[in-house]
Parts: sequence; structure tokens; C-alpha cells
Amino acid sequence: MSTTPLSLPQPSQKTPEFGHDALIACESLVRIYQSGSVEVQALQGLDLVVNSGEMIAVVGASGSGKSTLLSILAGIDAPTAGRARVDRWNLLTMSRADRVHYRRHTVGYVRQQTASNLVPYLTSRQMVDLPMTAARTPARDRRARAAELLGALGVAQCADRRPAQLSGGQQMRVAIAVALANEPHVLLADEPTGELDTATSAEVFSALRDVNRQLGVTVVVVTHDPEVSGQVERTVAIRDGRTSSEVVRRTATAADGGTHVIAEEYAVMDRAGRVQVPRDYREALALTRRVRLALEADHVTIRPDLDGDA
Ligand SMILES: Nc1ncnc2c1ncn2[C@@H]1O[C@H](COP(=O)(O)OP(=O)(O)OP(=O)(O)O)[C@@H](O)[C@H]1O
Repeated sequence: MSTTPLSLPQPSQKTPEFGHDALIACESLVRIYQSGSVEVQALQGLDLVVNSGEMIAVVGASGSGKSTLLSILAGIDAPTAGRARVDRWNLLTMSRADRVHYRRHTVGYVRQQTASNLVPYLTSRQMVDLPMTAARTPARDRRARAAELLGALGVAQCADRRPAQLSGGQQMRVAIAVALANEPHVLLADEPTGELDTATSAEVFSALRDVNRQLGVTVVVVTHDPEVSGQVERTVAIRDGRTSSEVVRRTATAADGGTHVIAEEYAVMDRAGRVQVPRDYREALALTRRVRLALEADHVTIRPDLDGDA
């Protein structure tokens, strides 16, 4: 007797999780602050993916949510909703003990005000030593690591000085060394050059680049400084608590062998396929509520709905 072969349905391919191969993945991240009877939506569905080894800048107007994002990634603040993962840690569900471990080993955080990163009565060496002592690193390793970090950041000569005996740039570099003490995968820096003059901020920025390139630490730096954002490979712009656009820079080689940097701006599409069309584009073509979308061979067009009022 012949049997008819059964045609079984193919098992559905599971869509990989958003940013599954990235080191940092935030999806539809929301943070609502309640101040009295007023609710402030600091983050309103932010998406962000950062790959291991990248150095990115986060820019945006004052109040757009940059510091909120950084303090969530630092494990200091908790999101209200959405998803946020750094390395193997889910930032929404981690326990208090996980959070301590995460803050100690996975991320280093440099706060916005330089002084708030430092302890006035400790020397630079003692400050770098502190997080390692908390992590129970043996004394010999602590000494070696502190010397290595202060050297790598160009402040070896400041090892025995207290914060008041350091310049602003030196204080910031010591703060970066402290943040790197326990060999985190990620360094988060909130406006590290905000209080510095142009020359000093260039030095601090170059120290951050060295940390990224030489130590392989993934760096996320919040900045207002176009000099800083212009020098990283990717700049993410936040507007009203959402990722609005990204600028990607790459080095191109011309026919004569000379190199130059090409910066291209991209709109960011979320997982549901939503893209924000910039206001000046919308106004230029009077794009309003309804638009015509057409799929072409290698692009999609958006046209005004000229029959809209018919
Ligand atoms: N603890 C808080 N309680 C209430 N509202 C807050 C709190 N922290 C931040 N906010 C509000 O959330 C919004 C985003 O603030 P956030 O500090 O993240 O912005 P920012 O982009 O870092 O600004 P800046 O560039 O000025 O530092 C602002 O409206 C701010 O007033």
C-alpha cells in the first residue's frame, strides 16, 4: 500500500530579538518621572543599538533625555517600560544584587559634573583603588592596575595628588581611570568635556578614543560639543526622548590616494517600520496626514497625497 507523504508545515523562523548580536540594545525604552502631580516623559520609546567595540556620541537639545538614557544604561535609574539589555543583563528585571554586580563590573560611568566623580580627600591612586577594593581584587593586582590606568590616561604624575591639586582635564582623566578600574566592557561618559576649554577637551576626548581603541572598551559619550561628535564613527541624535537620526562617518580614499571623511545622515526606523520624516522635508512637499508610498527596485518613495482633498 502506497502512502501519501505528508506535507508538514515548515517550522516558522523565529525573528531574532532586536539588537540580539549587539552589546547594548534598547527598544521602545520609556522613562516617566513623576514630580508632584506632573508626569515628565523623559524617554518616549527610544531605540538604540551599540555594537561591541564601538564608540558613539549621543547628541540632542537640553532636556531631550540624554542623561536619563545614560543613567539607565549605568544601572542607576530603572526604565518605566520597554526593553534594555547590556551584555547579558536585562536592565528591567535585574535584582538588586545583580545591579550591584552590573555597576561594579560591566559598566563604568563618568558623571556630568567632573567633581561629583571624585572624592576630595583621596589621591588619584586611592580613588582608582577604591572600586577594585570593593570588588575584592588582590592588593598587588590593584597597585598594578592603578598604575597602568593612570599611565594610559596620561596622568601618572598625578597619582599622589588630590582632586584640588589637579586641573579640570586631569580630574576628568582620573575620573575615567576610576570608571575603568574593574575592566568594564562599557564606558558611559556624560558630557565629559562640558566644563573644559577647547584644548583640554580635545585632550580628554583623545584619552577616550585611546580607551576605546587600545583597551577595546565600548564607549557611549553624551556631548553638546560638535568637535567631539564629529570625530566618532556614529552619532545618534535624540529628540523628545526618541532616537531621531544617526550620522555615520567613514573614511573614503580619492583617486589621488588622499583620504577624506564622508558623513551621511540616516533616519532611524523602529521595529514596527516607523520612520520620522524631518519637519523641513514635510513642509517642503506639504506632506501631511496621508502620503503615497511606492516600492521601487532599490528604494521607497514618499509622495504627497495630491488627491487628498478630492
Ligand atoms: N529626577 C527627575 N525628576 C523629574 N524630571 C526629570 C528628572 N530627571 C530628568 N527629568 C526631566 O526629564 C527630561 C529629560 O532630562 P535629561 O536630563 O535626561 O535631559 P538631557 O538631554 O540630558 O538634558 P541636558 O543636556 O540639559 O543635560 C527633562 O524634561 C528633565 O527635566
